[in-house]
Order: sequence, then structure tokens, then C-alpha cells
Amino acid sequence: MEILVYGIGGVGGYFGGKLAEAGNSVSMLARGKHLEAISKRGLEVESINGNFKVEPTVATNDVSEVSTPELVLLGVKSWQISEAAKAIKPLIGKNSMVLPLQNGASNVEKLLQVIPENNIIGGLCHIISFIEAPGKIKHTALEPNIIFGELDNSKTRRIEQLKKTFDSAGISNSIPEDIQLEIWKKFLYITTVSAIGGLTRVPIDKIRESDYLYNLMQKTAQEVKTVANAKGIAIKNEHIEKAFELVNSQSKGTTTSTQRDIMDGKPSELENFNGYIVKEGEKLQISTPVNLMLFELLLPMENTARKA
Ligand SMILES: NC(=O)C1=CN([C@@H]2O[C@H](COP(=O)(O)OP(=O)(O)OC[C@H]3O[C@@H](n4cnc5c(N)ncnc54)[C@H](OP(=O)(O)O)[C@@H]3O)[C@@H](O)[C@H]2O)C=CC1
Ligand SMILES: CC(C)(CO)C(=O)C(=O)O
Repeated sequence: MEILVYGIGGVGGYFGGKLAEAGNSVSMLARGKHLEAISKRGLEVESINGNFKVEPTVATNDVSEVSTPELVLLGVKSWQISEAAKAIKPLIGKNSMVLPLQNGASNVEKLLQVIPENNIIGGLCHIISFIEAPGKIKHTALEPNIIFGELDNSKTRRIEQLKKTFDSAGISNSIPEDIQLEIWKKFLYITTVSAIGGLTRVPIDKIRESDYLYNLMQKTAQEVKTVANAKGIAIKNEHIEKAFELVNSQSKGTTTSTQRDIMDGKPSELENFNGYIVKEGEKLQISTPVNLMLFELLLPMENTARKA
């Protein structure tokens, strides 16, 4: 398959690497020292499932060097989606699929403003990975997987073909009954833990020891559920329970990618997580005081990170 991976970070680097290793033609859009290293030495992936190294078909920071892809994997952060969508638009052909793997509930919404609806696939992923050094991705925990599907959940031929591509690359994957619900289930978890993680600056095992913080996470999750339900997304208490099973079962030292960005003083996905709940709550006249507090507490730091 002819693939463009736009953003070769923890997510794009790992999944793009696996697809290239399996013999797909994978072009990689990166920049700076990371691009220099990939162009010179290829992309190295150190993974708990086995290390590997791949050579991209094209490594570039200029999409005009890439031919029309059958699949674009978006590996940028959720706040970079609109810019990425504008950049890839000229490349998109009738049969191109654009698959966002970001956390967040509004990625498809943002893509729809730029890319035709029939080119967009819904998606999300699980992994713990990051850029360890220019040209090198490190996968440290979780069995990586991709959950994806048509926006209307129909089981089309292209979705089946994409499944075969992921299967033959050894990427665990699934096509759910309701892709929007899956996106929101992950969003529920990540929004519940990331801002509190960023504020406390400790991993999940330390956060869950505190009754106060555990309760705060419960309140955060309930607000996400209320907003989801008002938007027609069927998040139920059982999904909150599942999210808390995850909170309780994560191994010591676990942090989320957004928490790590906040702790490192980098621009984070705060606005697309708790900020999104606040914004949607306002539109729907739903009060979201806990998400608002978390958002406002982190906002000055976020603004500073963005100025830098
Ligand atoms: N990492 C993880 O463990 C997981 C992350 N996620 C989600 O996946 C998404 C991606 O996260 P993650 O992989 O951690 O992010 P990273 O920051 O590691 O990767 C994003 C990459 O995209 C690059 N990029 C952005 N814009 C451009 C551009 N215009 N040109 C070239 N390169 C560009 C960035 O470069 P630069 O650094 O120069 O900006 C960076 O290398 C997020 O939504 C995250 O929440 C989901 C599951 C797990
Ligand atoms: C929760 C987790 C680790 C699962 O993939 C994640 O999405 C992240 O860290 O961004």
C-alpha cells in the first residue's frame, strides 16, 4: 500500500515503522534534526516487542515530494490536525483514506473542515511510545493497537483492505460497531487522567492513592459523560467503570502522553481535552466546573509553552 505518515512521533513513528517493515511504500513527513536523522540513517524503533529499522520511500518536510497516497496516517498532535489537513489536501485523491490516530473527540470534526468526508476514516490507537532521540522511536509499554472504522460504521471493502494491511504488518487492530463511541471511550479516560496528572506531576499509581484525587477524577469523568450524552454519544456509567478499571490497573510509573507534555513544559492537548468539554458544555448549557477548573489551572502554563 502507498502510505504517507504525517508526523513521525511516538505514534506515527511506531505504526509507520511497522507498516514500512512489512513492505508497504511508506513516506515519512518529519522536520528538523529528526528528519535529518531519518534521511541519513532510516527510522529506528526500539520496542518491547522487538527492535527494527526501516528506510522510508521518501523522508521529507515537503508534501509536494510525495505521490498521492492510498492511506495517510496522521501522527501529529490533535492541535496540529487543521494545519496537517491543509498541507495534505492537494495530495488527496478520490481513493485516499485519511486516518487520524490522535486522542481527542474533535479530530474528525477538524478534518471535515478541510478534507472531503468520504476520504476520512475514524480512528484511535493505544501505545506508550515517544521520540527518544532524532531518528529513534521508543515503545515502552502496552500492546500497540489501532481501532478504526468508517464514520457511518459501515463495513466497506476499503475498511476490510485496511484491516488486511494492518494484519500483515503485525499491528493488532479492530473495527468496532461504533467508532465514535470508541473514540469517546478513550477520550473519557485520557481527559479524566491527563490534566490531573499534569497538575500533580506524578504517575497514575500515586494519583489513585489519594481519595481526594480519585474523587476528582470521578467528577471529571461524570462531566465528560454528561456532555457526551447531550451530543448523542452513548457513554454510560459502565464505560466510566471500565475507565477506572484502567486507572486502577495501570502499572507503577504510568503517565499519559499529554501529561508528559505538560510536565515537560511543551504545548499540550489540554484545549482539545478538558478545554473541549468546557467549550461544548457552554454550547449545550451544561455546567462543567471540574473540567473548567482543571483547564484554567493549566492554561497559564499552556500559554507560556505555546509562546516559547
Ligand atoms: N505517544 C503515545 O504514547 C500516545 C499518543 N497518543 C496520541 O497520538 C497523538 C500523537 O502523539 P505523539 O506521537 O506522542 O506526538 P509526538 O509529539 O511524539 O509526535 C508528533 C510528531 O509530529 C511532528 N509534526 C507536527 N507537525 C509537523 C509538521 N508540520 N511537519 C513535520 N512534522 C510535524 C512533530 O514534530 P515537532 O516535534 O517538530 O513538532 C512530532 O515529531 C496525540 O494525539 C496523542 O495524544 C495516543 C496514544 C499513545
Ligand atoms: C492512555 C494512553 C497511554 C493509551 O494509549 C494514551 O493514549 C496516551 O498516553 O496518550
